[in-house]
Amino acid sequence: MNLIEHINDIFNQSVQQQMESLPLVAGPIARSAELIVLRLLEGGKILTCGNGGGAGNAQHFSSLMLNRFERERPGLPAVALTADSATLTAIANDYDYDEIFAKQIRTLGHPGDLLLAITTSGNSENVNAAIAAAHERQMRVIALNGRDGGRLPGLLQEGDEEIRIPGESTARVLEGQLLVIHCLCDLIDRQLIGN
Ligand SMILES: O=C(CO)[C@@H](O)[C@H](O)[C@H](O)[C@H](O)COP(=O)(O)O
Ligand SMILES: [Zn+2]
Repeated sequence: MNLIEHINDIFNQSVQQQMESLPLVAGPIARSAELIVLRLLEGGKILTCGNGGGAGNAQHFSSLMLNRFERERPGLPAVALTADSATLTAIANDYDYDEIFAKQIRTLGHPGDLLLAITTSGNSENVNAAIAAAHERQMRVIALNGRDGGRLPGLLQEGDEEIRIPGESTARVLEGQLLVIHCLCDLIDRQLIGN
């Protein structure tokens, strides 16, 4: 196997996938960034969740909010629901793995907060249960989704946003989702602190 050739293929696939996604996601990203800023200015916070690489992306987003992105600004309120292993293991052990985010949302979520739900398949039951729990708490949802969307789009309500990176590879979708997260952070900062 020619490893350099294979690396070349992976880079090409990633760049091509991201460029193909652009016309599909630009509008939803812009609307999502506006929704986030509106909710933050009204005193809301952002809860994030996802599994595996999606959990990493959820924590990446919340850390860029709580700390900062590329420029100086005060921290912004965001909580990654993936980060507290004591809580996650207790909920999974006492109830069900599908409940790990939903139970936290029913406790921490308030009307005016937002859920950033991250999945590449749209079929992760714990993420879909999180969306239902957010709606119970009158929260709006931004779904960072992938592939053919899975079951997730059927759960969204008016006022929610879906940003969907198409494609067959979970890894490539995750890479596109990280780019979306950086776009959101850039647009949030531009609206809050200018160009
Ligand atoms: O990072 C990767 C694959 O690149 C994996 O850890 C991947 O995130 C996991 O298989 C997740 O459980 C997939 O969940 P989802 O994106 O379908 O909701
Ligand atoms: Zn991965």
